[in-house]
Amino acid sequence: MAISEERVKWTRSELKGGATIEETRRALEEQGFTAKDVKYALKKAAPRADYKKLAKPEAAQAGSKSSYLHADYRALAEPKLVRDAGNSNVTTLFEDELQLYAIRNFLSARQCEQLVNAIKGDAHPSKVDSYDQQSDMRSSRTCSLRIHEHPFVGSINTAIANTLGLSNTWAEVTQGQWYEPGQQYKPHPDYFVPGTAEYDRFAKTGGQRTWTFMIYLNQPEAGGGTHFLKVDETILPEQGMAICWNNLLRSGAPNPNTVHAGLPVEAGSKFIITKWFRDRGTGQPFTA
Ligand SMILES: O=C(O)CCC(=O)C(=O)O
Ligand SMILES: [Fe+2]
Repeated sequence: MAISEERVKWTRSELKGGATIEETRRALEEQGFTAKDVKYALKKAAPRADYKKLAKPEAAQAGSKSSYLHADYRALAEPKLVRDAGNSNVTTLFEDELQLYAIRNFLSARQCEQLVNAIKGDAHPSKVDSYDQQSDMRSSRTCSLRIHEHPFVGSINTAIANTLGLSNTWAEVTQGQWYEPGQQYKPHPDYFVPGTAEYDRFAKTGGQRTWTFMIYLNQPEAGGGTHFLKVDETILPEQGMAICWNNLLRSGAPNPNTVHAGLPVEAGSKFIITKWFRDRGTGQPFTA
């Protein structure tokens, strides 16, 4: 499937806004486009001379110098959502021991249903095979909601970025999760634990996880709350409600008070999407 014209327009506006070819290439790749689609979008969006000049390896390297910088952790603790929390539809659940916020009706019922269908793989039944049946820790099924397969996810990603105030080019591909009765995600932190193989594998290259932005797409009949162990708070799923938290402290160190669990679903199904932001990325880290 060819990359959409909308994405070519986006690519053009990124380049016009001063992003380098290399930064834009990485941003598109992070969003899940194939190398072929990325090349097509860049070729269409960049004036021919620029593309030829800038696509040269040495120019690409010069361009990427500004990329993959570590975040300013203090600024990361005060993104737009936090700064505006007092006069917006954001509910502050905790701010001292952990920064945890909720936003009711972040997505409409229609958007939630569209996402549930995408997760179920109705649109792409063959993709069901790529769902992992997870380990003992996480028994739900997960999938990546790539925008070239599900273009409507693009506007949801934009809404997340604009609400939180962090750029999608500093985030992972949106993940969908589907739990059935008995399934759960046992207590865990979302950050990569320093000293573990996982930390070496993910955090050292793509960066540590910063904010988690999670949206409940439905309300299971029973169970399935999200439990924050340290503050002993369980958030009950509500269709369209987003919750988000900062996994790091102002120092940039992981905040152990963010450890949480997806409690077992007791009846019905539970669907969520999650977007994890990182402390490294391309382009501007903040949207506002
Ligand atoms: O299902 C939940 O409520 C929590 C999910 C979660 O913690 C995760 O995906 O990291
Ligand atoms: Fe989690």
